[in-house]
Amino acid sequence: MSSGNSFHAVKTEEELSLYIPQEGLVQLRNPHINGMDEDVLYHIALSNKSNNLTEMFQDVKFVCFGGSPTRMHKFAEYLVEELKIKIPAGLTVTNIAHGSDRYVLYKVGPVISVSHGMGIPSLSIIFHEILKLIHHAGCSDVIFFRLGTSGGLGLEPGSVVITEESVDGLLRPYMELSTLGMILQHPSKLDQDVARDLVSLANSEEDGYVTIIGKTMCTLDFYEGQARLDGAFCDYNEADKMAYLSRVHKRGIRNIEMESLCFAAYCYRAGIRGAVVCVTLLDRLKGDQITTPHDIMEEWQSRPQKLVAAYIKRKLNI
Ligand SMILES: O=P(O)(O)O[C@@H]1C[C@H](O)[C@@H](CO)O1
Ligand SMILES: O=c1cc[nH]c(=O)[nH]1
Repeated sequence: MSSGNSFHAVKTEEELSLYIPQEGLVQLRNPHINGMDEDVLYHIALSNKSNNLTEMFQDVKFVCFGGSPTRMHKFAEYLVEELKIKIPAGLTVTNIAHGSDRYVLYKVGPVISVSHGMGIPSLSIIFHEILKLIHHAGCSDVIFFRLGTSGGLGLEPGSVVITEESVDGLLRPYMELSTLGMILQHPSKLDQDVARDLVSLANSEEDGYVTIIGKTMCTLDFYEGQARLDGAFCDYNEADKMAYLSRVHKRGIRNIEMESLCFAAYCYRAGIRGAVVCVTLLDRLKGDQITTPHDIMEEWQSRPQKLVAAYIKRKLNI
């Protein structure tokens, strides 16, 4: 790390050159973990001493994250059908993280479906614990996905955006994290091959909606951070909002959400191949409020799930 002044540090070229995709076993870039007697994964109520993580998770090849616990439960149930996994009649998938009420975590064959809550701080915590979980379990060659919702820019609501690159509200392609009194910048690059493979599985004519690759803006807030006029506070007018969103759109940003920057930065830092697939719930160039009926919204939210399930099936030759 090189520190230009006492509050700001950027990664050196040498440090960045370590960020190559990992082949084989999932490694942690933290020398302290392997020296610990026990590692408690507090927010998912698991530990490498109290649970046989190898027996429980070693076959995991895909981890799918999404904001809402209900969505990730439904995705797990959908995977049971799609991957033709046998579970005893009358039973449903079990929340393995039931000892904590922070997140839900399901395992369906080689897939983990886990909720991440809203925003970067919540995503960051579960990302750390999932990465440690699959490391302790001895997993290899794992791919991560975020299946989410977003506000679109210039797209028909219900369109699906696969993130090419994630940028912050200032359009910078890295996540800033305050560490030891300094601001560290973590580049937010995503795996372009996974994005291309995903988009090749979509067929706009058959699907009835478009699936595109585009840049995603990730903000720290849903209201002012995303230039909405309908929050409890607002110090700008409609013209200011439209000038900002038009500028963002001209820079290739196709959707706005609240987790992709951290997800991309941590995947890159961990050497894990990752993709972000989000449906758009509205066109932010036309409005702020989300008024679509619940049943339509449910169907829209299943679109990233269908695409990622198709990718997983292709990889598993199902
Ligand atoms: O994956 P989800 O749908 O939870 O992500 C977006 C970004 C925020 O967390 C949330 C705001 O409504 O939706
Ligand atoms: O406008 C939107 C919709 C979903 N999620 C967001 O972060 N923004």
